[in-house]
Amino acid sequence: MSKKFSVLARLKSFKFALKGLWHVVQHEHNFRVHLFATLLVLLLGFYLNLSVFEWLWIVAAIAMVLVAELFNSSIEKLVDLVSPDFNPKAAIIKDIAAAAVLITAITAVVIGTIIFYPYFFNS
Ligand SMILES: Nc1ncnc2c1ncn2[C@@H]1O[C@H](COP(=O)(O)OP(=O)(O)OP(=O)(O)O)[C@@H](O)[C@H]1O
Repeated sequence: MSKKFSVLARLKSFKFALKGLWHVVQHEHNFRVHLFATLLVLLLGFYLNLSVFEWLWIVAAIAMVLVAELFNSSIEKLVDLVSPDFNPKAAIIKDIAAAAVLITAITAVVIGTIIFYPYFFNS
């Protein structure tokens, strides 16, 4: 039987999610780099007064990279738990997760270039 809905339990889930986020902020250097890049992009966006449409793309790109980084960190932790010793399968699992982050980061750079380029190089 399914459990009864509880607002308190939902709030607890939210607290756990924030705890996970804070852990990654504290311990994952790559995540901090992405957060710093996010801050710069947001500041530039406000400075250039982007349109709503442009903001939608920027926000989606930022979320895509941060979410990929969170999944990557989570997969790394899981691999370290189940395979603390060297294992070629562990290596490829981590490499694939890292590749996912790379793809999202490249896509975000492309989106950012398409949006910001005209503000700097079109007359
Ligand atoms: N248990 C393991 N067995 C085999 N290879 C591993 C293992 N753990 C990590 N590696 C290899 O080392 C790479 C980096 O692993 P690590 O867990 O340090 O990732 P990382 O956290 O991305 O590094 P960073 O600390 O810079 O974020 C992996 O992509 C993988 O190729």
